[in-house]
Amino acid sequence: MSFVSACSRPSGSSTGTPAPENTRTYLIGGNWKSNGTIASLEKLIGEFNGAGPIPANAEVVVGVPAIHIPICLMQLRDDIEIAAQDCSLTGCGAYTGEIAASQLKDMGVTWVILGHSERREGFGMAGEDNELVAKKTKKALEEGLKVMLCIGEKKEEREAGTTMDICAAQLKAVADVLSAEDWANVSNEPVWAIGTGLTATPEMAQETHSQIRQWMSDNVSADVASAVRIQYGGSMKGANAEGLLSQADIDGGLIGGASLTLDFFKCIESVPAP
Ligand SMILES: O=C(CO)COP(=O)(O)O
Repeated sequence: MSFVSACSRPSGSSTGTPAPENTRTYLIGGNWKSNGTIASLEKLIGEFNGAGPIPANAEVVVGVPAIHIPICLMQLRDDIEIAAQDCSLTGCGAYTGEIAASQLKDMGVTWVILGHSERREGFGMAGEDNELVAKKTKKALEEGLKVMLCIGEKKEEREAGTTMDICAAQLKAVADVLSAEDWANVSNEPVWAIGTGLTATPEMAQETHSQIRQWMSDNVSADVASAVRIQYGGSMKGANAEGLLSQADIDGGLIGGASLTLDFFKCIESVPAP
């Protein structure tokens, strides 16, 4: 029995209608990063539990700090799934400080965010390269977790016109180790837009997303390309979510700072009606 199934979580006010099949259900992710205390977490959970319904054509997930996973599993409304923000390449064993994908799954966690640019950068330590991100993605999928795989270019790479080269290299490393049926979600997160307030315009984001979808078509399969959900991340918030989410190839968001407030629900409310 998983930790979550042993606990009774409060029901959200979801409409409860399953999304129609063969359409891309929007994926709205929050990334709380390494933020929060017990007090701020309990306040935020209370606010989220009292917020409005989640549209039937949206799936909502929050990536919470590992130490807060048990509280969220017990207390957060049950129509918001919980993601870890990383997992190890290993199984259980003598790996001090690591958290295995199998342990997350056992706990009742259903998602993991992998390849985030902050982990690729390393914040002063050795960062994660494309191959490590690819191996972690494979391991997490094998253990039954769903993966929000983050890719994206840095400012100088965009200025040099190499955005799609960077995204393609990040995608190729993963495509080299996955089967076509493993692909479900990609999160395009231009590094220059993360935490800077510099959001890609809807047109800029759409251009990259359509190139990513084309890459998937050329290198994985046309079916996967049309089904894969491509989230946008980078200073997304209530005020700009509608413009981004109305683009043809933007299937959701991965929201950092704004997911630490009720503004997250403004993003959820901006999901286009089916
Ligand atoms: O890193 C992000 C999502 O993973 C985005 O962060 P911000 O929304 O704070 O720019």
